[in-house]
Amino acid sequence: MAKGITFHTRKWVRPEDLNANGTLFGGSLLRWIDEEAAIYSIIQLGNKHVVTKFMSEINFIASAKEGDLIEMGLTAIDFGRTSITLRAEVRNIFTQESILTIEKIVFVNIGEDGKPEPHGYDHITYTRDRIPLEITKALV
Ligand SMILES: CCCCCCCCCCCCCCCC(=O)SCCNC(=O)CCNC(=O)[C@H](O)C(C)(C)COP(=O)(O)OP(=O)(O)OC[C@H]1O[C@@H](n2cnc3c(N)ncnc32)[C@H](O)[C@@H]1OP(=O)(O)O
Repeated sequence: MAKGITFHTRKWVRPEDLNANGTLFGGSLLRWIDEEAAIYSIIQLGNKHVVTKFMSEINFIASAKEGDLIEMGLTAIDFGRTSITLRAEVRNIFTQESILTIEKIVFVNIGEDGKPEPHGYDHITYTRDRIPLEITKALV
């Protein structure tokens, strides 16, 4: 089920992403999700210093094959004191068939000292309003 999830990134399954069976290599998929989830957490917490702390079990539901177009979706399901917990789903763009789900991915907000730091947020933002102004100014 994709309830509450926003699907952001689309990927084209290329030959270099395949395993020996000719289907999408799970390691490639996990690398894409970790990167996508880190960017999502950075936007939610307004801090580029976030680290992956925990991933729950990964359910590879169906395989994808060369040439398939897939999309990755994430949503925040919990805001802790220093952490944020996400749910991830990957699906085929055209058939909407689920390829993978991860019920919990936890990122921790890190301070300058490298230790967990409270982030102060308790709900999802759908804009870029938490990114520090000096960073957004540098982008325009
Ligand atoms: C601004 C815009 C800029 C844009 C431009 C920049 C773009 C630039 C992109 C770069 C993107 C980089 C993305 C890197 C993504 C990686 O690849 S990170 C690399 C892999 N991860 C790591 O190396 C982390 C290694 N672990 C650690 O360093 C330590 O465990 C940590 C994370 C500092 C936490 O330490 P700790 O002693 O466990 O801390 P603790 O206070 O006990 O727990 C902290 C929180 O984690 C939770 N937690 C702890 N253990 C667990 C567990 N097993 N399960 C669930 N939750 C747990 C706790 O409940 C707590 O949450 P809260 O209750 O505070 O909400």
